[in-house]
Amino acid sequence: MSDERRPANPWPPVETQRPEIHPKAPGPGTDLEMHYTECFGCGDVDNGLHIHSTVGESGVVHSRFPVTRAHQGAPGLAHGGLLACAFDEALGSTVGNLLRRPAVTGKLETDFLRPVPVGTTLFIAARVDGVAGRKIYASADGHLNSADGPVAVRARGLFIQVGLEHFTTHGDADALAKFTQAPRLRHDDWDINP
Ligand SMILES: CCCCCCCCCCCC(=O)SCCNC(=O)CCNC(=O)[C@H](O)C(C)(C)COP(=O)(O)OP(=O)(O)OC[C@H]1O[C@@H](n2cnc3c(N)ncnc32)[C@H](O)[C@@H]1OP(=O)(O)O
Repeated sequence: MSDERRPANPWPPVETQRPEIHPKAPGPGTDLEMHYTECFGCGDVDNGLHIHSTVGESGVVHSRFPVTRAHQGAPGLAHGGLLACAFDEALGSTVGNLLRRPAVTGKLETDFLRPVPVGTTLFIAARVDGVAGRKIYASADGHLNSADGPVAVRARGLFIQVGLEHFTTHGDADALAKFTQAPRLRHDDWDINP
């Protein structure tokens, strides 16, 4: 089904406020560091997605996902689940970096519009669309091989702001400590009161 024929559900699905870019958010032109070296999306992980992101203008974050043979589902084509993963990373990074509010994915929906072959790079443009309390709505388009290439995948995500205790309670406290010791991720640079 072509993109035009897909049902258009309202987005965001609830009334929202315009997102406020955090005063300490990285500015346009900033190449974002991996947020965590062990992250499957952006970290230094064998056969990970190795996504690199740069802050663009007007609240858009541009991410690049180089699709390799390690990312196949059907022969020669990217696995849909890994494409969804790439969007989770791109959207989560956009929310985290621009709003500096710790948040986790509550819901992620993807439209797969064209196949994404091995050897291509998916150029993902992501933005925060609105905020309703702890709920943060974000969306992204994934273009084949260039920022203005044909759109192959679209995604919409709901991120829920959490306190840092979410990660110490459910995750690895030592890993969180490493994460927040990076100078760029200091606690006082975050809006941590959900
Ligand atoms: C620089 C650094 C960069 C950092 C860059 C980071 C990039 C990382 C990218 C990867 C991110 C991930 O994969 S995160 C990992 C995957 N996600 C998770 O593990 C999350 C697992 N789920 C949970 O822990 C929980 O369900 C929570 C925290 C999401 C929500 O639980 P809660 O805190 O009890 O809150 P709860 O009341 O349930 O929900 C709050 C509000 O959200 C709504 N809500 C919650 N879930 C949904 C849902 N699926 N669909 C619709 N609505 C939902 C509720 O109705 C409610 O609305 P209302 O009643 O207020 O109206």
